[in-house]
Amino acid sequence: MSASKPSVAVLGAGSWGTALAALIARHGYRTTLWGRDAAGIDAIDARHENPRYLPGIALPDNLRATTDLTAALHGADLILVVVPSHAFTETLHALAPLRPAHAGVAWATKGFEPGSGRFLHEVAGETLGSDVPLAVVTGPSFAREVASGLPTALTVHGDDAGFAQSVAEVLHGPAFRAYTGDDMRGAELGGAMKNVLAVATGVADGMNLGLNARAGLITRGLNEMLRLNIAIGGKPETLMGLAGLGDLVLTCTGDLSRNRRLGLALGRGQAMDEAVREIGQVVESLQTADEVMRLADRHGVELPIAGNVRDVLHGDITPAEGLSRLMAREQKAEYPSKLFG
Ligand SMILES: NC(=O)C1=CN([C@@H]2O[C@H](COP(=O)(O)OP(=O)(O)OC[C@H]3O[C@@H](n4cnc5c(N)ncnc54)[C@H](OP(=O)(O)O)[C@@H]3O)[C@@H](O)[C@H]2O)C=CC1
Ligand SMILES: O=C(CO)COP(=O)(O)O
Repeated sequence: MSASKPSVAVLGAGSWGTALAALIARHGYRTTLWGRDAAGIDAIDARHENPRYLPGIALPDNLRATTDLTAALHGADLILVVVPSHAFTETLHALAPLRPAHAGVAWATKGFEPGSGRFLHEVAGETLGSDVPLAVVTGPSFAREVASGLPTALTVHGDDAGFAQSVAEVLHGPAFRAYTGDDMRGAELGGAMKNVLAVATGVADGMNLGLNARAGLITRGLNEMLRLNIAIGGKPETLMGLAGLGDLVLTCTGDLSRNRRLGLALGRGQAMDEAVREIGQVVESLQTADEVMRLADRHGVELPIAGNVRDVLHGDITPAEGLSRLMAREQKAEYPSKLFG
């Protein structure tokens, strides 16, 4: 990145892209937000509001927004991709030929490439080439709270420590703590899996199973995350931090979570189509549950909670059947094998 204050292009003008772009613009960086919906982009650029995704929140006057990807990327020192996982690969392909040669690429998308199950850092590395600095931005962070200036902590993981640090510096500010790490695999796994597990606690709460059930699901869900993480070669501490436990607790307990809200609706007996329509925003678990289970199967790791969520989301079992299946599992040691070193 250049020695002066870097210019930032944020790609994806939904709730999280808008919130991160607003945060960065408030920190005094030249920030351009790119989105595909002309009316929404006009409202952000001219009226300083994103009426569809963050209604009622005033965005900074210095935040620019455009539907022109070439213009958004022109002169960018840092590119931050914040589209849903199903749009990640096409967005990477679109930005690749337009990326200024020195610009590193970070993303705040949570999930895997749907269909192939590739980690997003694998998609980015294969699309952009191995010499482009990459980083993933993840952790417990509801867009509406960040856009409103409420205190938040998250983490930036990358193989290139200098690039991860420079991304963290752009995000870090009076109401925002950005930490760094070097474990993209673990960080991406945590962000993806917590969305699936949030559906489980949502279902339990929708069925009025009580607070004990919620705490049990969060803790055994963390155990599932830790076990799969070890199998894929992530670092255990990554998932005990913001990218794992932190985001798991937030999403499993906070009603701002779209994944938790889907679970709540299903647990109350609402139909899937209607619940998804009412939420009206991306619900990443709908793609991610399949990919998490395929990854677990490839590594021979059993994930009872995530597996039942996948089956509920497919309509193969009811929430009540999922509960029965979990409760009927055999008694065993809490930690049958050693998890940490
Ligand atoms: N919201 C949050 O609190 C957080 C979200 N995340 C992650 O951020 C990612 C983005 O989610 P979020 O912003 O919340 O989603 P939203 O549902 O709020 O917005 C989705 C955005 O993506 C755009 N989009 C969809 N498909 C494409 C495409 N093919 N090309 C370009 N743009 C597209 C939509 O455009 P259009 O309106 O035109 O359809 C919309 O602007 C997800 O992976 C999510 O898990 C991570 C942390 C926090
Ligand atoms: O990732 C998030 C918070 O960290 C947002 O969660 P939802 O996608 O479930 O709303």
